[in-house]
Amino acid sequence: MASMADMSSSGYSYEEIQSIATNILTHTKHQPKVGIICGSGLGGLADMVEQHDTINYSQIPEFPASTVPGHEGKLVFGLLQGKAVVLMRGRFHYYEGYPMWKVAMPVRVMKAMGVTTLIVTNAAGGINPDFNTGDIMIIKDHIDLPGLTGECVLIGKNDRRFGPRFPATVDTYDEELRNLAKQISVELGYGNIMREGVYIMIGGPTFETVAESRLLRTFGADAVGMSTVPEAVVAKHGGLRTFGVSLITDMVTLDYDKVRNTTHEEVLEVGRRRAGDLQKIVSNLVGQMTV
Ligand SMILES: O=P(O)(O)O[C@@H]1C[C@H](O)[C@@H](CO)O1
Ligand code: HPA
Repeated sequence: MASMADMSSSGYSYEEIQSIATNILTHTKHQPKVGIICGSGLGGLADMVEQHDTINYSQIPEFPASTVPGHEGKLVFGLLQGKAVVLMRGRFHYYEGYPMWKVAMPVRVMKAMGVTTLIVTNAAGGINPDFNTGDIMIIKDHIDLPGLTGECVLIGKNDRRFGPRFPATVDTYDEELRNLAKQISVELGYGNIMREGVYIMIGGPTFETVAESRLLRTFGADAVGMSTVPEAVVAKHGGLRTFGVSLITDMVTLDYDKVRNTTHEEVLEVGRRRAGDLQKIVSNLVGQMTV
């Protein structure tokens, strides 16, 4: 794999991605059409997968390692509501020290395995003052803050086989899937906690200062997190249909008189309490979507 050392490039070559995908598929009988990336504390969705085959990231040559609590580092293949899926129980983050392309590289591997729809989940801080901890936000759009400041995941040489040099990103999050998810949420009785909004990615690992949270609000963001955008951009680049959803695990501080510290433990704890609701929505979405 000649280009592995070339960290300034767009990452693994097309041939390398195909080879990683082929290797992974030797570990499973399933041919996934839907790929799901689980956010912090949200990996429990994998427990709903039937006839599963589980592969540790450490078993896959050239796959990064998960280093964050709440991200187990496993690929789970199987059937979710009768549909063939692959779940990443653990994602990679830029703040772990991985270059952006490596953070999103599993999306290219998923596409090479035959995935046509990507579902991304995450834990996020609520910025919109109308939100509450425990709400679930369908991602309507995103702000790629690292991308806007020069760290776009697609920086580097472009191989046309992955996608165009200048991809449009206006409709990154599929409208039909968003509408279906809203309908399902209401049917399941979650209409009162269901939101839709704009997710903004920061590099992390620091949680925001009050001044930063205020700035993000003026940008038009409803929720803030440290992931998802590179994966969604690579999916859009590669022509995948994408659905994104955030669990609001804490509310950012917009008021100097009400300063409180967010912690990763708190993020995981809210995940533990609300992950079941998110899992029901996502599994029903997978069950009802056309693939
Ligand atoms: O993987 P996600 O985006 O769900 O993880 C969030 C952002 C940070 O990694 C971590 C902060 O608690 O949770
Ligand atoms: N900020 C950034 N990322 C997060 C947050 C937050 O408040 N909560 C969960 N992930």
